[in-house]
Amino acid sequence: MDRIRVQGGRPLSGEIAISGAKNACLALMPAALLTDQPLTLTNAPRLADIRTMSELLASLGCEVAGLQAGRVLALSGATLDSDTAHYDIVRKMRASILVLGPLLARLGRARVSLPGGCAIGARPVDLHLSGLEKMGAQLELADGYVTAAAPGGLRGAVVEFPLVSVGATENLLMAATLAKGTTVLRNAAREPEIVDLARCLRAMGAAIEGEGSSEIRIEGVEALGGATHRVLPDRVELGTYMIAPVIAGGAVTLKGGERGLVSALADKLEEADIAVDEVEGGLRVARRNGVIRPLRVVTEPFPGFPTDLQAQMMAMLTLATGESVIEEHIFENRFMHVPELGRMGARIEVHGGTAHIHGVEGLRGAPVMATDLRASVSLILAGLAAEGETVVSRVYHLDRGYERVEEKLGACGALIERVTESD
Ligand SMILES: CC(=O)N[C@H]1[C@@H](OP(=O)(O)OP(=O)(O)OC[C@H]2O[C@@H](n3ccc(=O)[nH]c3=O)[C@H](O)[C@@H]2O)O[C@H](CO)[C@@H](O)[C@@H]1O
Ligand SMILES: C=C(OP(=O)(O)O)C(=O)O
Repeated sequence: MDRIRVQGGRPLSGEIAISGAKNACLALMPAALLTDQPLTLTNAPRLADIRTMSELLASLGCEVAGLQAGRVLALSGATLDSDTAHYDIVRKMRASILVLGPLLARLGRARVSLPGGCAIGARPVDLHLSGLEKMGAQLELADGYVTAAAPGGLRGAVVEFPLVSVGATENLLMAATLAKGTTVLRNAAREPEIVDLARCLRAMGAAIEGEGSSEIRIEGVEALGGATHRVLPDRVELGTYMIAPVIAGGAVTLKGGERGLVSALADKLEEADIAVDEVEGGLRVARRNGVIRPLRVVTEPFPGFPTDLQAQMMAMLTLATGESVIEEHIFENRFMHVPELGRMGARIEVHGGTAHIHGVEGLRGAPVMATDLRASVSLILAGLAAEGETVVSRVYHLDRGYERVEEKLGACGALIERVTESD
């Protein structure tokens, strides 16, 4: 099993190119199920999760080709011949549930394994299911699968989400494009990935208004066509690499980075006395006066501070000049990095969903274990600042969401390598 080894204490300097967004691409790919015409996605990231979604679409009969080494995904739902998303694939990745709405809209039926919870929380899919029911689907849960039928097609409906869900908004947005009549999604997620999906669907012929606001209106159409769409930059990868030079010292330019994708993070970094400058083609980040000021951070749906950057922010705040507080409001169990950071000398107390981080002078390298995707990268970031060697094991979590992390950081002067060992 691969590990990542980091020798800390080297400031970073240089440029990091930001890849296409994993979470956008995972929602865009199932859109191919809505049409028998080809959907081409450019700027796709080369990640384990994207391969899993490709495998899932192929298992449904879609043609999936990764041209230019996977950067361009050529998808075709013309050969769609199955309505069943099997547990063997769905269990690998929760985003698999995003095939439910498109399958139901196109075929009038779908059978999709229920994704389980995961390390960060229970993560139910009740809002996806109740929304589809409102659109006329009949649902049955048995043997770990949801079986859905809408023999006469889905109907437009007003769906008011009791809480903001990115995945439920995406599933219903896709389903509504082919429903009869108008669907209104209220308290919809406003994440940039939703906007990207709506733009792609519109290019395919869908009639959508309001994406990026909390009310999205969709007029169903008879059929969608093909399109070519460029996946937007990954704001979580961008945010992660913005934090890297703050922790390690130095200055890094994030090529393709846009402030609007990470404004909550950029505002917090500035409050911590970090410079975030818009430069040609990207963003440049560096400490302003050598210190990191403590912060209070609360995770919230977009445009609030993203939960997917909470672990990385915590790694940074372990080195702040006082006590910081982080409140995790999205997932009930997203502090698994805390004991691992503690092994590196961080002083953090957790009470329920709130972490108190007492800044320390420095961190020490240690063997640590990745427990989920963003926790993994927070340990790598901490390793960049730590004295001595940090070895992060279980990096398969990291490979779900970060492309060539060791090359990207290595090119900026980090001493980081992937160690492949047979267990
Ligand atoms: C592939 C992808 O895009 N993943 C992102 C997506 O996950 P995902 O789409 O799974 O996250 P949601 O926005 O749906 O989840 C937000 C909260 O709503 C709860 N909930 C969700 C659906 C539901 O039916 N019932 C329910 O109670 C969840 O348990 C969670 O507490 O948004 C999260 C929140 O920004 C990010 O951390 C993930 O990286
Ligand atoms: C939680 C994440 O992904 P997923 O929703 O696929 O588990 C993430 O990208 O940080």
